[in-house]
Amino acid sequence: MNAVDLAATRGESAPTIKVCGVRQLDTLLLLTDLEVEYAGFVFVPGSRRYISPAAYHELLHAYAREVRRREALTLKLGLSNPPEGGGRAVEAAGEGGASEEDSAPSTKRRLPKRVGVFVRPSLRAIEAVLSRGPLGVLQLHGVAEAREVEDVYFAFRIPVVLAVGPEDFSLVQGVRVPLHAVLVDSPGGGTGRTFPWEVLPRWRALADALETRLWVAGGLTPENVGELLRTYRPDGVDVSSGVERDGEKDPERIRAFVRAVRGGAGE
Ligand SMILES: O=C(O)c1ccccc1N[C@@H]1O[C@H](COP(=O)(O)O)[C@@H](O)[C@H]1O
Repeated sequence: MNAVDLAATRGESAPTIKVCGVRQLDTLLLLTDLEVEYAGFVFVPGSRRYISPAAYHELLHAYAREVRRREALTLKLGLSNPPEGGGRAVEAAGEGGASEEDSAPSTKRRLPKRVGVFVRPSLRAIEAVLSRGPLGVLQLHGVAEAREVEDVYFAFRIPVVLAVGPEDFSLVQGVRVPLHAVLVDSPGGGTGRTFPWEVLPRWRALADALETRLWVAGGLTPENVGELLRTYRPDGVDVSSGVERDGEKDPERIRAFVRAVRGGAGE
């Protein structure tokens, strides 16, 4: 991994944010507008946040259409500040094979990097998603052996986030390919439950030894993420349940989470 890129997101700067379980256009537009770095899409059949490859494809197209509509409106009205919601330009996500629909006429805001979330996927399952829309990062849950990570890495050459339980040290120690991040999460994934954060200094040491980022998930909320950041300083935070209301992504909770991470300077 490029040392400069890594330093930019390890300790020395504000932690990155990933909002996971995106299924609606409005959520994706809001994340773009808030300049959230990562948007997660759960390709896990059976999850209530599941998005099919076809629905993912349609969502990306709907996003591109909406960005173009807002750009056109902006030009027509001669606005210097176009309406909120992603219209102020999006540039290609870059990695994982950017598609035409990533691009917008001007390029100030950036579509969050798209993270595909999988539980022990076959290569074919990942390929099925990639054939419908690009992903910038592959997030793997439920991995039992390091070799599974290596197979995915060499098959697609897309950065991998390895999601692990709080005690899965030996699994991560065995991985021989570069990781975009190690994501420490409560067992199960998407549970809305925290784990004992006291284990995080050990994970920090391991992430540093592997020259990768340390991300934390599991029951994060706008209310508790500040304490996590002050005490353990991970490089990234990942949230799903904590920004939902009645099972759907809630714009106000997403805004509150971003504010809590960026100390009020994020909007
Ligand atoms: O969200 C899911 O349904 C899911 C299913 C299977 C594996 C991972 C899943 N989500 C991941 O869980 C964390 C966040 O969870 P939460 O904030 O505790 O709800 C995040 O990494 C999601 O990608």
